[in-house]
Amino acid sequence: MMGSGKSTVGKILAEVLGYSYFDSDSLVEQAVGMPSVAQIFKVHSEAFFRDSESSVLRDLSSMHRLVVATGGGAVIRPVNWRYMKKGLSIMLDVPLDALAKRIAQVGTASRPLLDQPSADPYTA
Ligand SMILES: Nc1ncnc2c1ncn2[C@@H]1O[C@H](COP(=O)(O)OP(=O)(O)OP(=O)(O)O)[C@@H](O)[C@H]1O
Ligand SMILES: O=C(O)C1=C[C@@H](O)[C@@H](O)[C@H](O)C1
Repeated sequence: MMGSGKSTVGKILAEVLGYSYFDSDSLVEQAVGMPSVAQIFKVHSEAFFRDSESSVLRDLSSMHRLVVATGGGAVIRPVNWRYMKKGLSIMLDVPLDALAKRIAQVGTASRPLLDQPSADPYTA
């Protein structure tokens, strides 16, 4: 879920376990050669982003002793579950109103799925 604390909690968990930490959105940005998920969605498409995300998750799934903060939308593709099930998956269950407050604090410009007039109740 977007803004649920995957990066914050993932880094702490990796540190405590002595594991490596990876953020799959950052790895997709590196693989595509673009600075943000928002730009990848805009210049290419969500489907293009999801293809690259699946490829990143497939590569990560063959590694050991790592914590991965996935993109909030990684769960929508069944193939990604195959990769995530190679390890333990943790869902951060944050109440929607708390998520809305966190996202509103930084705005939706960097969030392509929320940065649309009809789907932007958080900053209204
Ligand atoms: N347990 C928590 N309690 C309160 N605030 C938190 C908690 N975890 C994270 N936050 C705050 O929520 C915001 C989003 O956190 P974070 O960037 O870790 O989420 P994310 O799930 O990685 O987000 P993204 O959807 O951008 O990948 C940050 O401002 C962070 O400081
Ligand atoms: O910030 C966003 O709007 C998004 C970023 C990625 O994590 C994606 O996985 C998510 O679906 C959308």
